[in-house]
Amino acid sequence: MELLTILFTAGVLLCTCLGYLVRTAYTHRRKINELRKRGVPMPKEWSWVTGHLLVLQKYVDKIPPDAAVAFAMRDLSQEYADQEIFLMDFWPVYPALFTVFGPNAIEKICNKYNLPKTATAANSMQPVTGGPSLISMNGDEWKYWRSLFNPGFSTGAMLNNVPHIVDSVLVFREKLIEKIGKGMFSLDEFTTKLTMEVILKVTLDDSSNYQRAPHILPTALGRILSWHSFWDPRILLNPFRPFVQRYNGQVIDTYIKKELEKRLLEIRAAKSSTVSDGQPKAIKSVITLALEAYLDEGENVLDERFAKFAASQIRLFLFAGTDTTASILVYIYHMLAKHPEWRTKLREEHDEVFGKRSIDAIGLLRGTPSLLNNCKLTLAFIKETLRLYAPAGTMRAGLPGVTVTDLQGNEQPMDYVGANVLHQALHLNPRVWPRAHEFLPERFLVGPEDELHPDPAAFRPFEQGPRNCIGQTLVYNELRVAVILTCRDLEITDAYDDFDRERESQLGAWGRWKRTVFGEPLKTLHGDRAYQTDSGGAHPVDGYPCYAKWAKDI
Ligand code: HEM
Repeated sequence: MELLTILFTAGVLLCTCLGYLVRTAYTHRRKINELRKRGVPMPKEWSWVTGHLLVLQKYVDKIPPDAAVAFAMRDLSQEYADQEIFLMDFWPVYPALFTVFGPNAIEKICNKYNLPKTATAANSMQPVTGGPSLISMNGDEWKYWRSLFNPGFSTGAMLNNVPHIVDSVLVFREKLIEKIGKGMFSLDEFTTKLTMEVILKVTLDDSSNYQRAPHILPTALGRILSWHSFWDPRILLNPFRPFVQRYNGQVIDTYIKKELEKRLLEIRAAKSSTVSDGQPKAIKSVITLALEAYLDEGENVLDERFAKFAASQIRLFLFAGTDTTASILVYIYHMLAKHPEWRTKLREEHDEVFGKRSIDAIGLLRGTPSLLNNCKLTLAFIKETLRLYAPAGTMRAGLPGVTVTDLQGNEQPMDYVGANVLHQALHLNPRVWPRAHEFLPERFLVGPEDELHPDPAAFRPFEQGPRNCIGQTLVYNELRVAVILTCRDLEITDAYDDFDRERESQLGAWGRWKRTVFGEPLKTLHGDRAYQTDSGGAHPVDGYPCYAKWAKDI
């Protein structure tokens, strides 16, 4: 009798869950079907059961298996060049979203309406940041934290940090020199360590020496990230994942809290000391400036809630600031190797601004960081690399009554669906970027009379509007310093051919069998072997194996 009751209860529960699932699925698909009937642009192979999931698969099959899915979306976008907007229904894997890749529509979403961040983005960032952070917050909460951190990332504060960046880039340079004649290495590993060392210094004033020695924060963050995915169910459903991530999150939070307490004591000591010790004013880290602003609100002690929220922001800075910048720096070397005529132009520019001897640039950059602004060709080169290899986009939620205009002038309703702003497609949109597939840094140097002159709304690697990237000045400074201190006398060339040969020779029986049955997997994305993957900030595939050598002409 008891067994019957248990079975009956379990059956009722199961039916309730199934009923709920079917009802939710039906309600969602019905709404998409209504939009479909109203003529909203979307792939016609939509299904009540799988939405558009199988549509994307067709495009995913045409790119290497580990390439970022955004490239499959970019290829699909070309079918909607007349609208520059189309709807994809990935539910239940992902919310249904408009993919948007026209500058005017994006301006409306990000600048005019500044639509809120999606709950999906907040949930997927939670394990990384440990709580709400700038990237996912909305409304007044976001405004408060953004204004607290803005001074720390201001142009002035970032120029003050150039000497720190120079120190870290010099270590990076030394490490490259050590690799000359020593065989293949992963450039991505080197750039990731560089950018982490910089962000630790700039945000926490932590002289970590991370390029040469392990450090507790990146180690714990790395463990969280190795158990993290934005979509992969094999990782998301692993029962150990929450425990590993929570433990490492606590390690990071404890460390940051101690740092906050130390900075608070330093600020108090500086405030109470009326006598100047004659020392030059110390460069203030992002967290010191944020703490000062917090104390200016009349606070006197480190409130637990403030400490917890501040730790989440710092965790975001470490995450957002490292991978993206590291990946772009790799692609800058990739472009330098592919475009020797530009490498020569950049070298000439650096000779002109800093003198012929590379070593002189070190002192000049430390003493007069604003000299960076005289390197116009270098900046144009970086911008063109960011256009072709943009590592991030943005996702926004829809709101009742909001519409977005497609290229034909039709208003597409955003009551129910949000938007995925696809930079990879926007930056190659041939309507707004003449000769879109070519690497032409001169686009960023010519005036409006030239057809290459870009529409300012079309270049958005850091997004635009109120929610633009807080770290972009830091990025431009860091990348410029790295190029200036390495490109005149060092050259990096990719080693994918040797890497592939080595991997081929190590292929076991299982690997060979898979090859025979399934064929050789694709190795290039539209001809580029160094394509971007979905890991972190779109890291280059296989870590960009490469060789370093002295430049020929020194
Ligand atoms: C090449 C490097 C980088 C690129 C391409 C990049 C790109 C972006 C993009 C596209 C956004 C908007 C994201 C969205 O709306 O969801 C963003 C936001 C953000 N980025 Fe970056 N980023 C880079 C480096 C950095 C660095 C070094 C930091 C430093 C700490 C940083 C911190 C942030 C933060 C905090 C936000 C959220 C801003 C807000 O909503 O108020 N990023 N970034």
